[in-house]
Amino acid sequence: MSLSAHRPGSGAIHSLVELVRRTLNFDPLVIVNSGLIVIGLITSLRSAGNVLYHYAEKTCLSTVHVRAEDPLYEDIVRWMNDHAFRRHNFLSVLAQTTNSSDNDKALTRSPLGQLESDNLVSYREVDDNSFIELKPFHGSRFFRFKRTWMLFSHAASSPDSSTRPPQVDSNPPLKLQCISLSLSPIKKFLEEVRAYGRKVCVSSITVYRTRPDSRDLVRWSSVASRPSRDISTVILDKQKKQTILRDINEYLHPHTRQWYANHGIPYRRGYLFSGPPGTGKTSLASAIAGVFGLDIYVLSLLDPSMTESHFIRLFSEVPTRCVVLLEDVDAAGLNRGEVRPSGDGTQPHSAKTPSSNTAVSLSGLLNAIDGVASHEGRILIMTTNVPQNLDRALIRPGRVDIHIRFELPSHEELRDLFLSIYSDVYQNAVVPIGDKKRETGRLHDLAVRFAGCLPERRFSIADVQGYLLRYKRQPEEACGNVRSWVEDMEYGELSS
Ligand SMILES: Nc1ncnc2c1ncn2[C@@H]1O[C@H](COP(=O)(O)OP(=O)(O)OP(=O)(O)O)[C@@H](O)[C@H]1O
Repeated sequence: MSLSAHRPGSGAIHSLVELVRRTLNFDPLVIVNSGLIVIGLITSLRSAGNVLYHYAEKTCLSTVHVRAEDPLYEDIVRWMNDHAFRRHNFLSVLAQTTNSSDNDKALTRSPLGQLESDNLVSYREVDDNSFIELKPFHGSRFFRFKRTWMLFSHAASSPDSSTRPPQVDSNPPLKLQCISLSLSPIKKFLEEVRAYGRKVCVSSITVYRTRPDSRDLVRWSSVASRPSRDISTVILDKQKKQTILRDINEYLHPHTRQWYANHGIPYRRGYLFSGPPGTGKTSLASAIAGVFGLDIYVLSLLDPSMTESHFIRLFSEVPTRCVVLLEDVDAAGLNRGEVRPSGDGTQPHSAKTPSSNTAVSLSGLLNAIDGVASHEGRILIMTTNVPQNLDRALIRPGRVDIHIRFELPSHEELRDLFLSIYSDVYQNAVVPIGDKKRETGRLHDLAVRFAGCLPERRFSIADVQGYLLRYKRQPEEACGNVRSWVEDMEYGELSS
C-alpha cells in the first residue's frame, strides 16, 4: 500500500502548468516563485521598518499625543488643514458639509434675500450652496515646520480602518513626532498652532458639552464654535450687568491671581444666576464668555450617563481659563432635605434619595467645585430656577461669590427687548438721514407703547421674544396685536 498522499486537485494544477508551458513556451512556476520572493522581501522590509521605527521612537524621536477632547486637538487639525495639507493631493479624505455663516450672508445678498416673506422659497437649491470640505482625516503625513520635519499621525478609530470609514464621532488621539532629543520643536509647533487658533477664532467661542465615548466614558466634546453673543443683546438691569462684568474683569487680571496666591486663597470665583425660566441666565453666561474671550464648558447633573466620578474628573479636565456653566443645579435634587451634616458638622453629605434624578451627590458636587483636582482660574456659573432649594453649603462665599437674580421683565426691559429685535428694520432701508432719525424716533415710541400694553413682571423675555418673532420685520403689527396675545396667554393660563 502506497503511503504517498494524493491531494485532490494537484493533478489538475499539474496539467494546467504543463499546458501553459507547452503553449506559451515558458515555465509559470518561475513567475509564481519570483512573486513569492518579492512578497517575502516586502514583508521583511516592512517588519524591519517597523522594528527600526520602534527603535527610533525609543531613542531619538520625540512624540506628543493629543487627546480628542483637548482644545489643542481642534487647533492642530485646523492648522494642518490650513497649512500643511493645502499643498498635498490626498486620495483618501473625509468629506464634510459645512454650513458656514458666510453662506447665509451671501444668501441675503442674493436675489433670494430680497424676497418678501410671503413668497415661498424652495431651499433645496440654497442648501446645495453649503460648501463641501474635503479634509485629510487619518493616516500619517510628513510636514515641515520651521526647518524641522515632523510626522503627523491620525489613526482611524475603527480597528479595520482599511475596509470601514473612520468613525468621526469618536476621534482617536493625534500623534506628533520629530527627530529630536528634546520636545522643544513640537512645543514650539503647539504654541504656534494655539496662537493661530486664537487668531482665527477671535470673535467666536467654542461650546463644549459632555458626551459618552465608545467606551462609555463621558468626555468633553466641542459641539459648536459660534460667534459670541453681544452682551448688549442681553436684557438685564444695567447695574447687575456692570457688577458681574467688573468682578470677572478684576478676577481674571494676572495681578489678582498673584494676590490670591499671596494671601493663600484658592483662586476661584463662582456665580449663581437664579430666576424663572427664559429670563436670560444662559444667555448672559454665553455673552460673558464672549466678552472675555473664553470657551464655555456646559455640564448638566441630569445627564443620564453622568456618574459622580465622571463629574469630578470632567471638572478637573477643564482648562485654566474658561467658563464652566453648571445648569439647573436645583434639579439635581440637592436640597436641604437630603443633606445630612457630618459628625463634625462642617462638611455636609447628601444621600441619593429616590426622588433624586442624578448620580451626583452634594458632597460630590462640592468636591468637584473646590476639591484638590479642581482647576484654579476658571469661572463657575451655576444656574437655577429655585435658589431657595439650594443647600447653604453650595452657595456659601468661595463657591458662590455673586448671586445675580433674574426677574420677569419690567416695562423698561420689555421696551429694550422690542428695540433690540427691531433695531435693524430701518437701518438697512435706503432713506435720507432726516427720515432715518424720524423712523428711529417712531420705533422708540412704538417700543414704549408695546411695553405699556404688557403687564410688568408677568411673562418671561423668552415668551415675549417668541411673540415678537412672529413679526420679525413688522414692528407696527407686533405692537397692534400684542393685547390680544396677552389675553390669549392669560386665558390659556386660566383654563389650564
Ligand atoms: N434677559 C434676556 N435678554 C435677552 N434675551 C433673552 C433674555 N432672557 C431670555 N432671552 C431669550 O430667551 C431664550 C431663552 O433664554 P435663556 O436660555 O438665556 O434663559 P434661561 O434663563 O437660561 O432659561 P432656563 O432657566 O429655562 O434655562 C433665548 O433665546 C434668549 O435669547
